[in-house]
Amino acid sequence: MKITITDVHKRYGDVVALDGPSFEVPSGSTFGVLGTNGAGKTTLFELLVGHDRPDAGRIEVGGLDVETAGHRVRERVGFLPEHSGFPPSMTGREVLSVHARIRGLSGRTARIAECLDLVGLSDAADRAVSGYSNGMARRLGLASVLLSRPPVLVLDEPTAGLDPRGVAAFHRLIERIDRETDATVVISSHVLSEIERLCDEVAILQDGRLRAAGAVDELRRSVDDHVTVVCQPTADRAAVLEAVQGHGDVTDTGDTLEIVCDREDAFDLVATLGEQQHRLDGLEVHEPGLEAAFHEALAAETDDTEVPA
Ligand SMILES: Nc1ncnc2c1ncn2[C@@H]1O[C@H](COP(=O)(O)OP(=O)(O)OP(=O)(O)O)[C@@H](O)[C@H]1O
Repeated sequence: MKITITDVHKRYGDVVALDGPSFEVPSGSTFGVLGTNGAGKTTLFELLVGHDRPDAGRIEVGGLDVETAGHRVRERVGFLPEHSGFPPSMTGREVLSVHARIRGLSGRTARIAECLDLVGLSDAADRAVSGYSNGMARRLGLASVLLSRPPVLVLDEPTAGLDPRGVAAFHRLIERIDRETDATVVISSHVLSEIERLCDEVAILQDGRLRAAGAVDELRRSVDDHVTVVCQPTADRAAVLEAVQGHGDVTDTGDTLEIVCDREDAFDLVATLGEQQHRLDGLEVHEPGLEAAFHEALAAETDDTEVPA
């Protein structure tokens, strides 16, 4: 289900939280919203799920205007806020039961069991929530969002505060949802590697304005179209070194040879290594990260606002 955000404005008193971002979230995609602290991510999500109204502009979910068709939009969107709490004495299963009743779901018992299984909480389902770790509580939150099979999931910093294992478990869960459902998933995060791993497309916000949007691959390439070929010669190191010279900037780390080159040159380089039948322990290709694109998008803002001398 496609989401369209058009020239959305929102102020809180003197604070401009959103200053006209426009972009589209393609149906069925996993979409990342990135930005520095205070960039407007949560504000955008609050408007998207109909918890608040924009001062101007329009947000549509599957062709429905959030302002005029709020109730129908809320049925389509599952929202996991940045902070969600549950009554501590209730068990995970009881929490989901309450949520399922509020939503008037049929076949509740089976659906609750399914969602508990999906988020890996079946074994802990009948324990009080007060004994849940942060990661378990976040997964319970996600289970409650998934109960009604919403076609759109909006997850505000879903992995904030989780330890590395909790983060990894949450990532696997999002990937599974991506594989097994048609849901459109919108995630905000400060962790660029997380967005890179999970998302097809991103929007980068700063001070309420859209700084860049598009496919992760395209944004990366727009900043840096080099790749790094890393190879590990087993024997005949000097010959391998000679073969890679001229194909880019070569760094000999002692263990590996790292060659930074244009994408096109990388084909020649790999072909050369193959033709000369060098024995290699490893050959990897590293692409530039999203981080460079993120910083470039933010730097554009700094340049705009610089006062000429
Ligand atoms: N209810 C509110 N009242 C007053 N100001 C607010 C309110 N909500 C947000 N703001 C302000 O609007 C701006 C955008 O805040 P928002 O929480 O949307 O940013 P964010 O990108 O989610 O930030 P973070 O990454 O720190 O969570 C900030 O300057 C914030 O202080």
